[in-house]
Amino acid sequence: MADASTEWAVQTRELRKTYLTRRGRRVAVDGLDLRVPVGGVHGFLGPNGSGKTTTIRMLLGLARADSGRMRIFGRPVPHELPDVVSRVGAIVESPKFFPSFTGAKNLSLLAEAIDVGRARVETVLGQTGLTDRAGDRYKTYSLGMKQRLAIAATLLKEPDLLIFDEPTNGLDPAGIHEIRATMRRLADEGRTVLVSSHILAEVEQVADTVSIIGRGRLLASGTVEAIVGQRTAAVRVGIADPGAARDVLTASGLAVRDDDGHLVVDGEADPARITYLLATHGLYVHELTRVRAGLESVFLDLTREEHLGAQGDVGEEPATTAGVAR
Ligand SMILES: Nc1ncnc2c1ncn2[C@@H]1O[C@H](COP(=O)(O)OP(=O)(O)OP(=O)(O)O)[C@@H](O)[C@H]1O
Repeated sequence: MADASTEWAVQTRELRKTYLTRRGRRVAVDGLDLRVPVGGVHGFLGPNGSGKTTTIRMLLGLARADSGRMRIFGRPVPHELPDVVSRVGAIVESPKFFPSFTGAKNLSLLAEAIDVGRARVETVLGQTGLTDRAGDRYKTYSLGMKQRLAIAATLLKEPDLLIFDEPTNGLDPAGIHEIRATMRRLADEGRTVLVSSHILAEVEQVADTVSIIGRGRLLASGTVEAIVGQRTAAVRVGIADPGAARDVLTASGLAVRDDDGHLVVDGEADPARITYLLATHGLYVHELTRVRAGLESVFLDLTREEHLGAQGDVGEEPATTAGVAR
């Protein structure tokens, strides 16, 4: 049970990790403050290389932080990891199963190895929707079923916190849907699911809360609505001469972009001001709509720098500064 003072399943403070590379030190996690509430699905989102896997590996004691603090259910880790590890189930890399054994047999072997009663095998197969295929050999499973078997394995010891690193990687839409449904079910049972992804759409629908990171730093955190709500809406303008309209609006200091023959004015654009500005230049709009930013556009916006930087490896420091960890 979580004690009353533990409102966070996972908490990191000023977490930092650098890797030593041939080109210097690469900053993978750069002062990350992460807070994952107890209960529900928490999406841990960021572009490729933003530090998600490194963070998860540090939480699980698989990599050592340079500095900073981490807690799982209020207990400092890695120091007290042995005390909380039984409450945590994680898939960080593809688990190894025996290809010629059935799903049920693979799970039974694991249950035995971690001293869990055989009865749990039936339960976890049911929880992941694999009961019907439990008697089939692992090698005949689809990718989605293999991933669900991996989730089933993590459930054997009834963890309160599940950590899944990019669980939908390589899955087709049906497989992604199955994993999402499985995560939802686990959260509805009162567990906490921390799921990382670089593809927002894959977790947006299932996540109760999200943290968006870029270059190892927290960029935004909270409910999807709160994050989207903080960003101002845009105004979409339909007009016969978009080129002339763009010049007028840009000259007035507004941020304008093209969107499929329309113009979109980003930021705190007042529709009345747009109409007025254009009309005074003899330009008349035939359509004016307020558009709310979606999480997708907020995500892209927040992480834009990182996408640009990805080509230039901006996370590198000269080889003389921070300490190195393995
Ligand atoms: N063992 C390592 N040695 C050197 N650099 C590493 C190592 N592991 C990760 N990195 C670098 O650290 C940064 C963060 O990588 P990490 O794998 O944590 O990101 P990620 O957000 O999980 O990305 P992805 O979505 O691609 O899995 C990247 O620049 C990566 O190249």
